[in-house]
Amino acid sequence: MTLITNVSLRRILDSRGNPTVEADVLTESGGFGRAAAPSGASTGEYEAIELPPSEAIAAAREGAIPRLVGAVHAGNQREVDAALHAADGTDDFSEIGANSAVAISMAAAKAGADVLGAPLYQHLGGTFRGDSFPTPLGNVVGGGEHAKEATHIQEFLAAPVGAPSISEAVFANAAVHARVSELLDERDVPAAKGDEGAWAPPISDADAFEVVDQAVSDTADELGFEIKFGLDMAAAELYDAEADGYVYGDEVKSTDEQVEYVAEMVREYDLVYVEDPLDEDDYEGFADLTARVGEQTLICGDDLFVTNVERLQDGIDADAANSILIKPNQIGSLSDAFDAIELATENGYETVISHRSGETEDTTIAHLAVATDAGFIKTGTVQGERTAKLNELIRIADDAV
Ligand SMILES: O=C(O)[C@@H](CO)OP(=O)(O)O
Ligand SMILES: [Mg+2]
Repeated sequence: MTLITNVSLRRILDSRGNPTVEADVLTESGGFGRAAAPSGASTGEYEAIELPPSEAIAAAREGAIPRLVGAVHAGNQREVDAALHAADGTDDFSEIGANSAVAISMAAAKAGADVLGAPLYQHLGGTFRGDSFPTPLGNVVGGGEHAKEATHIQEFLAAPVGAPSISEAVFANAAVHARVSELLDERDVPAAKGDEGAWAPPISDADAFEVVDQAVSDTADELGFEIKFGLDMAAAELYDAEADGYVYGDEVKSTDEQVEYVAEMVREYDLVYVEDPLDEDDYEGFADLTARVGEQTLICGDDLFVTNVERLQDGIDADAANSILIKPNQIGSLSDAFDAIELATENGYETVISHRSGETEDTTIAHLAVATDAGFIKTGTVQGERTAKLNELIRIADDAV
């Protein structure tokens, strides 16, 4: 029933206006799935390779599609992803492109779900999934690679940890986003928005901590449940080997100073989450920080682990972190992302399913988060390509998908 009978690929727009790969998968009994690859700006050095979309499409048409059509079942995700790996033949999808691979992988999952007549999260997670929802991490202030002339820290993320429901959590993040705007107005700070829809004010990181802290506590008071915040420091982008440290404008922090700074911010602002606080090669620095504050907060590896089980295993062995960011396009297939989630969960690591800064209306990650009981999902706060995922979570909770 789920035998794949056709795969088509095309270039579509992503949220930055760049081209990306969209895949359609059709099955023998009329099942249909469509998915698109997202794209990063602060990409990790060890991510699977995204090819220019036209090249990725041409390579997948030649190498992958003939191995799928008439040969592989969309309902068997391992079989689909094994065929993609066999067609590619490398460790990093550099032949067919991780963008073609992940689009096909996700579209096949949707086609499989369509044939079964089940929502995607149930197809991926099993019939008993769907009762536990991730806490959405909402980017409310940002800079780094996502907005020039704004904060050095890439993302300040609202975390409505006390929200009674996913819907209230999603609206809480939007309320924090709105409150940040008012507070910036009061300070006469003009703010454009960055790639993910977060405010991108030309203020210092210290001022951003104050504004977000205030916005979070005002909103929590108003809504009557606990809201905290966290960070994605994207520190690989701050790290400069020549300067031998982390560059914050005119200031350079040594690794020890960076660890001290982050530990201090965790204590001062009761941060619930810190992603990529150190360079993507610095397992030792990560371990040092985790030993100091890992009891109080999540130390999450994004560029450090790149959703890759080998890098995650190195991190587990080194006690480098206590959580992992999961981005299917970093590794190129849903099966590989599931393997990373499984290894993380077995080792007591929290999982955080994540969007990219360049996104489409695709909602696969919302289903992936519910399917795998992820503790968190990072998928922005406002802007259509972000609200697509947030609204899908609300629909899943409402049994309306
Ligand atoms: O660093 C990150 O976590 C992501 C998403 O917020 O950014 P990008 O997609 O640019 O890598
Ligand atoms: Mg990150």
